[in-house]
Amino acid sequence: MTAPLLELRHVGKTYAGGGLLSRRKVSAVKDVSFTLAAETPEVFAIIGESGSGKSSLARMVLGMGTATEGQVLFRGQDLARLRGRAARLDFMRQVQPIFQNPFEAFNPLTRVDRYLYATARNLAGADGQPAAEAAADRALQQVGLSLDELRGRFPHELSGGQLQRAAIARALIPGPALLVADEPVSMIDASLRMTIVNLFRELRDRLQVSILYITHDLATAYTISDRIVIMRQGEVVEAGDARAVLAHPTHPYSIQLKDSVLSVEGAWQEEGTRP
Ligand SMILES: Nc1ncnc2c1ncn2[C@@H]1O[C@H](COP(=O)(O)OP(=O)(O)OP(=O)(O)O)[C@@H](O)[C@H]1O
Repeated sequence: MTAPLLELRHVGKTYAGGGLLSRRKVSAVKDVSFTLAAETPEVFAIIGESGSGKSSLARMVLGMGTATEGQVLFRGQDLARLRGRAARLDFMRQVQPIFQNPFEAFNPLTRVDRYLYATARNLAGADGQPAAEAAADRALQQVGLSLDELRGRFPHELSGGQLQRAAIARALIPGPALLVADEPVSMIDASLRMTIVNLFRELRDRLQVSILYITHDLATAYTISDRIVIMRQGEVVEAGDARAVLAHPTHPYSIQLKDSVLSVEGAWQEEGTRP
């Protein structure tokens, strides 16, 4: 039997809060379990307000923080037991991050195309500049850009939307199976948010890549996601098929969120911008 792409088993994360001498502990994530199948790529949203533990969860899935309880398994491999450079590189090829602020993800003094070439060489085996450029251009085409548009340009010479697309292209270069996108559109102009999140659905279908979409914004998550979990104070309070959860929310928090989605959808319909 094929191991799931990603499996969280009763995952918890507790931080020692309040400095070295303090005994105060912050329980950021509590007993979270879910599974993403290997065969069926999906957009899976983790929704919660600030402080609900979303970023702590994202960091554990990316192998950037270890679970203090439970296990995070990628293709059956416990990330806490990932050892050796080859295994880490293989994991990085398969699981790629997309961060909130593209202007922080790129050094302002480095041309954007250079990042793409470096990823092509380091993670996709591109041998020489022509191969790196070809890999960069292929990935940029997947997000509606091209190398010709980007060549030689610095981050500040691109719009936030273009730069976030470039960040997504960079993440696609190694041919990942999972993208972990932590609030990828919260710093993007509101008018461009939908086009960027819709891209996740297109990439799921075109490239068979799964997306863990982490957001506080129920409206975009509801629109693009196959399944959602709603977190509050580190715990999953609701989980399941996005439409089913929103049609029949049971937790007071999800009911409240649903009301906010309905008001956003109403606004979309009035503007005629509903995707
Ligand atoms: N390194 C850390 N040390 C101590 N406490 C932390 C640390 N990182 C996060 N926390 C705490 O854990 C809780 C969850 O934080 P986390 O960043 O995971 O939530 P979040 O839902 O992503 O919020 P936001 O959207 O504001 O980033 C918060 O109470 C936060 O203060």
